Amino acid sequence: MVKIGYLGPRGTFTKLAVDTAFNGEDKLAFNTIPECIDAVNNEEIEIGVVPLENAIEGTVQLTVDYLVHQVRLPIIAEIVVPIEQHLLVSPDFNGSLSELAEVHSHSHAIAQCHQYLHKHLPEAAINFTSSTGKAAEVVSKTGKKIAAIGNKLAAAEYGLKIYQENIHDYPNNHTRFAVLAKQREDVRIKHEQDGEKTTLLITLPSDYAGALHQVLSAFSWRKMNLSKIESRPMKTGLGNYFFIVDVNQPYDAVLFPGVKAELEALGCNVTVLGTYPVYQMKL
Ligand SMILES: O=C(O)C(=O)Cc1ccccc1
Repeated sequence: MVKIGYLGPRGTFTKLAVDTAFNGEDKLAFNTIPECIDAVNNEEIEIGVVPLENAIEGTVQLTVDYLVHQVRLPIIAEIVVPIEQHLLVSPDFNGSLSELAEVHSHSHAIAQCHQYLHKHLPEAAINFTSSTGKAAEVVSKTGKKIAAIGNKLAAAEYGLKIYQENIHDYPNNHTRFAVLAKQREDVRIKHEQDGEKTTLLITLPSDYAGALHQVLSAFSWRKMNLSKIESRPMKTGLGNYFFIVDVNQPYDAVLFPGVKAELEALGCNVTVLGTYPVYQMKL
């Protein structure tokens, strides 16, 4: 049976994404995103699912940086999941909000609820955990006057009470999850796909006037639509960046080699991080 790893433990959003996209397979929780990616690379598991980008907080830098700088694994599919953040407390907590001394959660979940925390829990200490599921586990184990931010699955898995529903600051909150695998055939998602994308990694030769404009024009005159462009530090010094570009179409044997050749003539380096179907999930 195909083994699927995810950012765990129980009750994470990544587990929700895995449960909606896959059925029946052997599902294994990992404590961190790098551990999950390493397990695919070491072939302990066939598939790894990790968070990539959130509609409110943006890119999950740990995932992108680990994939770019440490372990290059292809993105085989993208799963988009609606995200609802709830304030979870131990079942015997009946106090008021002001009695909650600590709020635990993943940095992305905290960021999605900044305004709520600022307004309603200004005195609470923020504790960052490796995932929202981990935060729910902490609350269930200590049972003190502390809260976690997480989903309904976490509330059910750890026997917590939902003190306040939907505390994320903006509606229409979604997260994109990357499905990583060495063998495309191992990934079988039984849903209708909603389009296809190709993610490219582009490094510029040096900083000169109009460099990025020249890069973008290679896509523009071919009428290739980009859905995202983001710069990230090369980690070699201030001012050195690479670009991650999402193109709204699958890799093909004409347009993409054309872009690559044109950009290489400018001195750029172009790598395909993945070409993959997108699945929009409803929970
Ligand atoms: O911590 C989790 O539950 C995750 O899966 C990462 C995450 C955190 C916040 C929103 C979406 C995904």
